[in-house]
Amino acid sequence: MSISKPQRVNKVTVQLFQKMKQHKEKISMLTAYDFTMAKLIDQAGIDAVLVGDSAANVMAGYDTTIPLTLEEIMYHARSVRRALKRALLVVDMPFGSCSGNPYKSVENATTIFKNTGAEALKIEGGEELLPDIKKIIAAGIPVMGHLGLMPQSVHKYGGFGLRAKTDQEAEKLKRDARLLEEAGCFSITLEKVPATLAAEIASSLRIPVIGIGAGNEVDGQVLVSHDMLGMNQEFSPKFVRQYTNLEEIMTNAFATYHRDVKSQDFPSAEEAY
Ligand SMILES: Nc1nc(=O)c2c([nH]1)NC[C@@H]1CN(c3ccc(C(=O)N[C@@H](CCC(=O)O)C(=O)O)cc3)CN21
Ligand SMILES: CC(C)C(=O)C(=O)O
Ligand SMILES: [Mg+2]
Repeated sequence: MSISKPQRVNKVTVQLFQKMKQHKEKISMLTAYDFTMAKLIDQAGIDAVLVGDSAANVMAGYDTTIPLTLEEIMYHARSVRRALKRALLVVDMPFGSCSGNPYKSVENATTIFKNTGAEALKIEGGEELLPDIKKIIAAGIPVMGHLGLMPQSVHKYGGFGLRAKTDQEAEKLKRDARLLEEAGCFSITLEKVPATLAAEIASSLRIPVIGIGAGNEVDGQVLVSHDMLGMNQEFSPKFVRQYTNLEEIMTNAFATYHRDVKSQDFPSAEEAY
């Protein structure tokens, strides 16, 4: 008798990520923070779901990702875990949970892994964090790197502007990407960097590079679901494509309900017992 569950057909694994790059099949990834949204994303066939620390902005209303706690990201990740059948589940390590003390970083990564069912963790940072990242990978946890615009370092750079504009920054980025691959990361997210630089990095690495604001010549794309759904018209940097205008659709639905309650149009006789 088999003690393991039969492997679901087509389940996305970190190994499949590598194969998709080899076969030049682009990888699609979106964020989710809750069960219902994650279910729809999985149902649509998206390859990977990121429980991003952007939950700090999108779910909690903070200005930066910095305040999000380990407990908070784990709550979102467990909710998303229950919804996914096919997509790979990647979870962000929140600010301060992986920051230069490898012993603590492994402990935090292990806590997230044990308590959420994540299949990989994403970590912002390059060379400075190599000891932490290597130890986490050695503990058996697949790691996705995150370079370029690293929102947890917003105060270090003083904003969310384009990264790697100077030759010196571009060289550091290329070096960091290579070091992350050598350290054993299975993939790297590259945020808000010039498209030509992103293309050069993607073609020089064996592991897939997932871009956000990094142009088309990378191995996949990631967006915040709420952004691509147009749920907040105030946040629309040019790298976001709005596939619908849910802000308008939802606001109209709420306003119509409000009107119907006030006018006693809702509920109707058919909607009552
Ligand atoms: N809803 C949402 N979407 C995201 O993509 C996202 C989050 N939240 N939270 C965490 C980080 C922060 N990110 C950001 C934030 C701002 C810009 C940005 O381009 N902002 C300005 C320009 C800022 C500047 O040039 O200094 C803009 O054009 O809106 C990009 C990515 C990406 N992540
Ligand atoms: C924007 C993506 C890459 C992210 O890290 C997040 O949503 O937290
Ligand atoms: Mg993030």
